Amino acid sequence: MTQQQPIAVLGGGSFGTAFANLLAENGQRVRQWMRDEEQAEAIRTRRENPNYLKGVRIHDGVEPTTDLAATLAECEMIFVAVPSSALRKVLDGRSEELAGKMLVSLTKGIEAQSFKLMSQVLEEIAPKSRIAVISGPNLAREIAEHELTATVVASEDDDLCAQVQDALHGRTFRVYASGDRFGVELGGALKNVYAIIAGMAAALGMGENTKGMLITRALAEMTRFAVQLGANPMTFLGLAGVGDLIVTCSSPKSRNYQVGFALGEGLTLEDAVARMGETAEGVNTLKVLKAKADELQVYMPLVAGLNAILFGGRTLEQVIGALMSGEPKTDVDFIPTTGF
Ligand SMILES: NC(=O)C1=CN([C@@H]2O[C@H](COP(=O)(O)OP(=O)(O)OC[C@H]3O[C@@H](n4cnc5c(N)ncnc54)[C@H](O)[C@@H]3O)[C@@H](O)[C@H]2O)C=CC1
Ligand SMILES: O=C(CO)COP(=O)(O)O
Repeated sequence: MTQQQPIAVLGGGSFGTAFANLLAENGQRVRQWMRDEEQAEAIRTRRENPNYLKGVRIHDGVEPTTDLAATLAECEMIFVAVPSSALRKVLDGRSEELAGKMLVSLTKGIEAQSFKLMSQVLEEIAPKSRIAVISGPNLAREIAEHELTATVVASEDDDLCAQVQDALHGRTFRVYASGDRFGVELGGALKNVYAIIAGMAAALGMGENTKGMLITRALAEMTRFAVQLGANPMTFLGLAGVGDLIVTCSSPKSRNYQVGFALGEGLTLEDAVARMGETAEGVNTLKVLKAKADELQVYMPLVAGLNAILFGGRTLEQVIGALMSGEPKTDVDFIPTTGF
């Protein structure tokens, strides 16, 4: 890849916009693909995304476009930042256009019917491409506002990881590499569910002890689930596991946390999602995760509790009562001592 060749970012939302700017600030020429021509034109003329990350200036090196075929033809490295519900629709049928390209998923979700992570969907759509994922404690606005940030790029393809690190490393953004694509990606998808619970707890004025308990038991639960699927539990101790869990469960800037907060204030799920107005992957992830946990018989009381509140007609008080009076358990029981 030469400095001259543009890099593509697919998605006109907050994360696509933050990543497009990050790349451009590093001297890359960027094609940011979005479906809405009005939005693209507004970015072209005003150098600001009219719908996301208001107040953030879009770098001159970012060229907004609605021509997906031209974008894919022109770029070798392609970052995908559309919501999980849209990813397959956006790229399906483009296998030949994507052959040999470097595809990097930024999307943190799970496909509903297949339980596939987004890089697995990409693999299916574009089997001849090189695939990586990025995940970590990465609130879009903080990246855009140059808060010091770290992330993880994960792929079995070491050269691809190195090229992504090279493209993204900058004064305020640091990229660690990992060979555990599945674990890194799973961590990013699962933590969204617990951020909803953390937002609810915050709205109810729960204490700091509660927050510590919640985050730690969430880590236990997601790691237990991941181990059952064959992931390396050590990955959950890294940026894409506990790092992302902490930021998303602590920050009112997280959209999943915002949905939880609104639920805690008494809004219905529909109203909470509508009030927030952006993507909150945790809602859909919760549904597929609950079904998968039941199928695999993995003990996930937090997931079951949130599911009972949102879709089972239980009250928060009933669920908290059940969680606190559950049978006594061992603290760290989710990391096998051998095999990894
Ligand atoms: N915003 C953040 O801080 C972070 C977001 N992510 C992940 O990035 C992904 C994208 O999220 P955001 O950009 O934050 O969402 P967003 O809600 O800010 O924007 C979503 C964008 O996708 C577009 N879109 C929706 N359906 C589409 C379709 N069928 N075709 C083309 N475009 C479509 C929307 O028009 C919008 O521009 C999510 O999976 C999220 O979990 C990951 C890390 C941080
Ligand atoms: O993934 C994120 C931070 O790492 C963003 O979280 P939200 O999608 O909840 O805003």
